[in-house]
Amino acid sequence: MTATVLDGKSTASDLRETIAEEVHQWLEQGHARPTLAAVLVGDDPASQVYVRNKERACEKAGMHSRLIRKPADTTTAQLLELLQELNGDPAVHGILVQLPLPASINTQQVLDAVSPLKDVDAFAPENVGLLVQGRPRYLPCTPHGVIQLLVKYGLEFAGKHVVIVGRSDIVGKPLANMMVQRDLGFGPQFANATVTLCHSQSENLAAITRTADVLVAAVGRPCLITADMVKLGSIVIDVGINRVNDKLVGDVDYTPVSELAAAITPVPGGIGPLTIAMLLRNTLTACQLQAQGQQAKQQG
Ligand SMILES: NC(=O)C1=CN([C@@H]2O[C@H](COP(=O)(O)OP(=O)(O)OC[C@H]3O[C@@H](n4cnc5c(N)ncnc54)[C@H](OP(=O)(O)O)[C@@H]3O)[C@@H](O)[C@H]2O)C=CC1
Ligand SMILES: Nc1nc(=O)c2c([nH]1)NC[C@@H]1CN(c3ccc(C(=O)N[C@@H](CCC(=O)O)C(=O)O)cc3)C=[N+]21
Ligand SMILES: [Mg+2]
Repeated sequence: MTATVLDGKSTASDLRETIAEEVHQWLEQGHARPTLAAVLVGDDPASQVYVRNKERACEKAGMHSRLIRKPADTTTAQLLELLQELNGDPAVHGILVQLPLPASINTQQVLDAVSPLKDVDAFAPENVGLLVQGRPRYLPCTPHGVIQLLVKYGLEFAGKHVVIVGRSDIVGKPLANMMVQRDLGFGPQFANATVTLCHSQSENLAAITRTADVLVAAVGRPCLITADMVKLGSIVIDVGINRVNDKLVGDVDYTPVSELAAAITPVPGGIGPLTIAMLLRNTLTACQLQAQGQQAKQQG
């Protein structure tokens, strides 16, 4: 079997076009231009690339993006002050604090300072809680991208065994929460999964992954998922982004696994571009939520 390659790049491009049209209509109605503020601390080269991609995508979709660069020796207190400013700035709708932050920074305290209304990563406890309860305000970008790609290719996963490797707050945990819901608005066939969430302490990882109908790798280790860990005919989603000899690779040993799987995402050109498209979606949503809030205040 040779897997269908799930084209994240073209799927993201289609989604971005739809979002750009919605932005256009939104502006025609006389509303503010949706604006994302991205805070980048330090000069990690990989982070720079992501942030630049996000900036370019925003402009192409008719949105503004403000990149706020801070030196690596910025203090937690200085970041808290910056976030207070961004929270209070009515021209800023979405705020993204690029992770990881330097080790000297209290990451939790900084993330907690982002207004939940502007929290386009959906990290805030209020937004996580709403998602877990099946009534999300923002869908987390990368998990949302994974589901959008499965929807695009008609790869239904209701009742299937989805195995996710990696339990981060940005990918694994929210994806598990989304896939197990009854319906998040994509239809019940793109929900209702039986989910297993694995991590570094999971025993018999290979035995578990071999039972996956849909296997998602979100670890950050090249070639962690080898062919012996994959069931014939399964769907393999590679979220990992690793730099090896100046090339981007995922967490999946791509060539041998693609001979077993029914469908597989490449790296690059898989989930990464979808993450950016869903960030644009959330920035538009943020702008709309804040316009509603303004209107309610004026009427109330
Ligand atoms: N494509 C995209 O848009 C995005 C890609 N990424 C990429 O995804 C990858 C994961 O990032 P992120 O989600 O932030 O994850 P983290 O780096 O925060 O966590 C990694 C997870 O993998 C688990 N893990 C580590 N080693 C093993 C192992 N040997 N077996 C099983 N599980 C293991 C860890 O377990 P434990 O919890 O026990 O430590 C942890 O849960 C990275 O490559 C990152 O660059 C991230 C975000 C977006
Ligand atoms: N607060 C926060 N939110 C994030 O969403 C976040 C973060 N911090 N920190 C880092 C990770 C990683 N991430 C990626 C986004 C896009 C690509 C992407 O566009 N990748 C392209 C190519 C990139 C390239 O060519 O360099 C691809 O895979 O094809 C990758 C990775 C978001 N992250
Ligand atoms: Mg820290």
